[in-house]
Amino acid sequence: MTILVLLGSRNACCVTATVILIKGGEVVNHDLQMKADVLIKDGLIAEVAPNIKAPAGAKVIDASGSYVMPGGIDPHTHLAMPFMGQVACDDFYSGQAAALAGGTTMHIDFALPVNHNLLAGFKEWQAKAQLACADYGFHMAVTKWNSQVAEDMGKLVQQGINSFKFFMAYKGALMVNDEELLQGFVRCRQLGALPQVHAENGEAVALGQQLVFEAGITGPEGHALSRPAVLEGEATGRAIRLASFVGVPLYVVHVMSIDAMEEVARARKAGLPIIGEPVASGLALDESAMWDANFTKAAAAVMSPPIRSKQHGVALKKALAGGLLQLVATDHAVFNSSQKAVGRGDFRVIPNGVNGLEERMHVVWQEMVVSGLITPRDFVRITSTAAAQIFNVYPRKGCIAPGSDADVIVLDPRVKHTISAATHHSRIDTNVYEGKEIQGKVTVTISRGRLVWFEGKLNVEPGSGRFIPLPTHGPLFDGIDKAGADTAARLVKAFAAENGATPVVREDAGGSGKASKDEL
Ligand SMILES: NC(=O)NCCC(=O)O
Ligand SMILES: [Zn+2]
Ligand SMILES: [Zn+2]
Repeated sequence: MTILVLLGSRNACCVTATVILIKGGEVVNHDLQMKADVLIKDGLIAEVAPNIKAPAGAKVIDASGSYVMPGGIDPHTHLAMPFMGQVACDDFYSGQAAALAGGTTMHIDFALPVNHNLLAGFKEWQAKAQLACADYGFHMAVTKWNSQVAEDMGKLVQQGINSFKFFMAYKGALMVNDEELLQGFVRCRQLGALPQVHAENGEAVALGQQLVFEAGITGPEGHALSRPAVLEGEATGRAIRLASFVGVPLYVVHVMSIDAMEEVARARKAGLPIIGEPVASGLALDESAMWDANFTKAAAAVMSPPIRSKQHGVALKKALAGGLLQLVATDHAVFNSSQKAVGRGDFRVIPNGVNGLEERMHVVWQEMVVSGLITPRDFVRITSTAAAQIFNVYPRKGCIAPGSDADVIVLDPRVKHTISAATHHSRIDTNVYEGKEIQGKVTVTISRGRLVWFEGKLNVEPGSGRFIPLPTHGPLFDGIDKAGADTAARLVKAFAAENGATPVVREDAGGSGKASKDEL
């Protein structure tokens, strides 16, 4: 069937108000599931109730036997990213079209500074996003520390960026040292912005790469060998401890190993506001592809931190099911085979990154729900609601309720399909999930009231996507003093609490500027 109605967006060529009624499905939110109809008007959810009568002219979608859920939110993507001498081959149009075909209606992309200049990076990403056909937000990376960076972070939060990423790896490129990390954490705390870390010990990774390469291992398997899980665990633990010292929440991106997951879990058990984000590839795949004799296949699986052995994926899934990890992303950063081929003969220069934007919802459904580890409600939480909450855009996103944006998917658990590069919508010419069978399929995607994926067809327009500003001081900052980052005052309080004393602020330090323990 041809879709005749392509609808309503401020930027799109045609601005047509529309009404969609989804009938007879099982509506699933993270906290409640019920049989109900969903009425969509003017880009918003208007009503959720049993037996809604179709308004005149409404498009009615039969969802009987299917789940009706909030569209997925992928909190970690890299569209059109210049990286390791290449530019990721999915731009904001192709990447987002692929996302919509797989049931993801919003993503948060990592803007990179240009020559360490954050505002220039923001501008560049705004230009890239002119092609957008879905909703998106931005994180901003911080790759150096100075007063200009601090000032620009302040400007960016005014423009809807509420998270800043620090790379602890990629020495000589994006990596920051501990001093820069600490300064960045302090600034994030002042701003109520969430710091994020790519946690691998970059110095040790550089040494590992050199040693492995010098030992004559030059193929993609060298990638797996040179940056073992212990380096991820070390950096994760270090970042968590530094964040706790500064008193700021922390979001650890792409948790790929038991080592890193256990650091996150330990911190959370101690009550620290730490978020651990595994990615679909880390849950569903293992490192064996990197050992494949076919270079193209092996290089396609190269990402950092590396996809680990099976036991890591099993543990990550259990941690996710048990609430020790909070949400699933993709780290979608795609380089086609000719781009990956620059690393033939030297694994150190294979552009890092794998696909997932289109596959994440299906992979997580298969690995977590079909396998019996979690319920459909948990699925909604880890693929949508948690991201909306963490990045402070809930319940506008991540929820099917009156007033929320009409980002809705219909997932039919009866439909079986197989993932393949031959049928996916991304521009990449390989697929790390090639041949993976999935029981359940997103048959309908509605993005802000527009029917963009229906009966196996995409109906999208470049330029119709919208930037979603993300406000600071999200729920992770609850209980954290908004006034600023007075680390010294906190240290005095913490010392006093640990030593069973009451903190007293001494007016006159006798000119010495020292505190005496008795006065605490
Ligand atoms: N993860 C990866 O291999 N590529 C994208 C950049 C990053 O997130 O580290
Ligand atoms: Zn990373
Ligand atoms: Zn990434």
